[in-house]
Amino acid sequence: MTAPVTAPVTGLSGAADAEGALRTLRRGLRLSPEFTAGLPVTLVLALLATAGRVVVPVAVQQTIDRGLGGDDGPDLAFVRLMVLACAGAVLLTAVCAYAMNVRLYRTSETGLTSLRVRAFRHVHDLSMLTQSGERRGALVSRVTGDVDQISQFMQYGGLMMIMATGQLVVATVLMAVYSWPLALLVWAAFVPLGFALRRFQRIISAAYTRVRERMGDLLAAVSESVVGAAVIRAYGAQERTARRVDAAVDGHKTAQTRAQATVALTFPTSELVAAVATAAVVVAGTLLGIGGHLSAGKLVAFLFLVTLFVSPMQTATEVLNDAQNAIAGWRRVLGVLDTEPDVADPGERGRTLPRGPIEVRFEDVGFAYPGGPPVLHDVNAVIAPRSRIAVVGETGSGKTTFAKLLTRLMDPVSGRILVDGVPLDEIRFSSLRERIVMVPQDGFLFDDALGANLRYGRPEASDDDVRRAVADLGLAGWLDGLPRGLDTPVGQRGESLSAGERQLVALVRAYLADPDLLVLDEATSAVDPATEIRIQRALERLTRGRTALSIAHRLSTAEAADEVIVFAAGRIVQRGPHAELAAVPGVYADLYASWTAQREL
Ligand SMILES: Nc1ncnc2c1ncn2[C@@H]1O[C@H](COP(=O)(O)OP(=O)(O)OP(=O)(O)O)[C@@H](O)[C@H]1O
Repeated sequence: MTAPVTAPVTGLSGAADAEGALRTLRRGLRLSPEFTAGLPVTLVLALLATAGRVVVPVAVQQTIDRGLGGDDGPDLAFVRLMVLACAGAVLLTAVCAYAMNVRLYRTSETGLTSLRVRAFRHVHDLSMLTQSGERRGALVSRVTGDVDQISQFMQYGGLMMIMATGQLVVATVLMAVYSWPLALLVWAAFVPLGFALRRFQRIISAAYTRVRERMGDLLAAVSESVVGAAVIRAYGAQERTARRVDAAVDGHKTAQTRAQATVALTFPTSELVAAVATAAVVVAGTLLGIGGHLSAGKLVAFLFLVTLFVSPMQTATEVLNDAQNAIAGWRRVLGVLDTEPDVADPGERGRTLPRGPIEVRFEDVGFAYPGGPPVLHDVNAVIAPRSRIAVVGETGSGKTTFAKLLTRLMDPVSGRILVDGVPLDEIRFSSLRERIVMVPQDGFLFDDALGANLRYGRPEASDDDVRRAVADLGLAGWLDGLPRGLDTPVGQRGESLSAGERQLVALVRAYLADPDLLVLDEATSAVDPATEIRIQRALERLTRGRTALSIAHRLSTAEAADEVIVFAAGRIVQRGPHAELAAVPGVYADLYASWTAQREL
């Protein structure tokens, strides 16, 4: 078994972390041009919707000053005109706001979908090495959670930002046109609020970071307690586990309450400032009016404008938070996309291998996991077509690493590997994956019917093809014994099947995929004798006529192989048929002796 990774061996690109918010936004938008497609029209609609809002204060001012208080007495025709203008403006605002919303949703959903797809594909392209370095959960959260944060901003925050900025600018300009001393007064009242809100926003952002951290703890505690339920029960640790989950729930609640309390503080503060500004405008405006510098209509319109000025300030905190989260999310998604796949598919430029038995050649191959010491040294080996090879060695001697290099899950640090004389990294992935199949120790089963799991490597295979494959491997008796045959549900990760049955599924899968080179990582889990015989028979038939390399944990596999390759401390130290190797003193004879002793226990 491969040693567990205790420290991240490699991280995803951190370059994106250092870059500024604007640069991230620019790069993000360049990468997903769908977000900005048709943006000018959306902006025009936003502008129209905003402009519609200021028509009402202007119309009110005109109605009071010209329609009612004009020099020639009330002018009802003018008042009617103003009322119509107001109605038209309200209608225009509604229609434009609707059209703008729809457009924004459409473009942002298209952009997000393609971003999600791109990030997901890229995660798949990253080698197993990068994936194990970065926690897999974190990768999933980049494709889901982080993209969702971008989505929230693009659909709500972005819109509010456009509208709020427009509203702020138009209200400011109009206020200055009506009375610049009053406009200065309003700004004087709001400048400190702007600073206060910025400060609040920083506190809120920090508080929500804490909420997210506590949420991570909570998810980890809950999922561990569910996944590890059997172990928890077996050791009677329910109480301890419940306490840990309770503490995590409590921690999340406290963080969330604190964050909400800070958010709650922003609204009354801006309400207060708005009230102070309004009062100041009323007093100063009345004085200006008495002095003949301001008409009643302008004063009333001014009060409307103060309201228009306040609401963008209030939403600013929220929007800034969204924007910050979105940029952080974008940065993390870009971090994934920036990570070069270290095992690259040569694609179109690559070569396709013709079908037929495969010859493998390792030439001076060396390998080290990133940041770690060399684990394979000067590995030279030729594996003849159709030969069945057992790879044996102490735990940690490099067997799995050797197999992963052969299947190109990673590339060697030095030397090269040739398949039928072609360097492995020049072969197209499609051809490589068709011809070389690795059967892992515990092949992953998807929560689906048995049939669907069996045909995983060849989805177009019919039920008859699958049954024939099962029969070819001598497993018809097993399939017939299952109550629902191919329709048997296997449960999550195949938990409705026994460990031995899961191995059988992996073998049928590989047989259906029909590769020319099989790399088998033999399971170590013990199975009952009847299943053991089934597995042995299936393996014998599966490997017949193909080049097959098995990481052998069972003595019988080594005995049955044409040749045994023995690894010790990352080197091939012995090679030959079992009988020959067992007869001379050495690593293999020692392994064989301990196997035999174990069998006799
Ligand atoms: N992902 C990894 N990151 C860092 N080091 C690793 C990683 N996987 C394996 N190693 C190290 O590489 C060496 C060879 O490991 P490998 O898994 O190839 O051994 P093995 O012979 O297959 O062992 P086992 O029989 O236990 O599966 C070990 O020292 C191991 O600790």
